[in-house]
Amino acid sequence: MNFVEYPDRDMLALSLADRLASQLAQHLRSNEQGSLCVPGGTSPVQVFDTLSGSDIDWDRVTVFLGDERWVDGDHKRSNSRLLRRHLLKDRAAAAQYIDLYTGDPRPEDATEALAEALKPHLPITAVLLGMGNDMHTASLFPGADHLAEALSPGAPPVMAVRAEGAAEPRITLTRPVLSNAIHIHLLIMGPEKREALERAQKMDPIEAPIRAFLDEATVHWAE
Ligand SMILES: O=C(O)[C@H](O)[C@@H](O)[C@H](O)[C@H](O)COP(=O)(O)O
Repeated sequence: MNFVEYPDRDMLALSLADRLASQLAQHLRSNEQGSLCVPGGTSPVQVFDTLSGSDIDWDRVTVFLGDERWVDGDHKRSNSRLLRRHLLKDRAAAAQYIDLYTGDPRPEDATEALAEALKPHLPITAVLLGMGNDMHTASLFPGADHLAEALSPGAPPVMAVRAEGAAEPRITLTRPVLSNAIHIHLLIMGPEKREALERAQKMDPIEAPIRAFLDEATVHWAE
């Protein structure tokens, strides 16, 4: 694990957005298409605002979330809503977006079609992960139903999730598809998350799902 500590959150956002943009741009130099997978939640807003103005060939980039809450796109808990407001604007408005929320009644109804839609965009060029204080990432929550399957090497790329720590049913990308990304970044802020990360390093992914990605990840932290 590579741990980068920033003097403040502004520096973190600028530098991480720059890093993601450079990795995408470099990939697009030798590939027709690239993909960017991002988290929802609250932490990445500033990174998104900065990244959306990056001067890269966004029309050759496909963006999707690592997980989504099963709510309408205009619901205040929708991660897609967050993305439309903060990332898929300015220059990044030219990116192709795969919405994980399909409008099906249950996330289970959408997993196969989403796996097909994502397939041409794998491996992911760059994935940005978030983490909760309970050490979940994407919607891989400790204690979630089917967590062992979602963490296994043979997991389908997309799974439905129900968990106590999640307010609503979710859909999530699973360990193999996330951990196969060419570049893996984790964004965390504040002392509580730093402590949770330190705990996670000594735990098993079934109790601390973020652990599954730490060996390959660059962690970006600011107070
Ligand atoms: O939809 C979600 O909730 C996420 O994608 C989730 O994995 C998130 O990244 C963490 O819960 C951190 O969330 P915060 O940034 O809000 O702390």
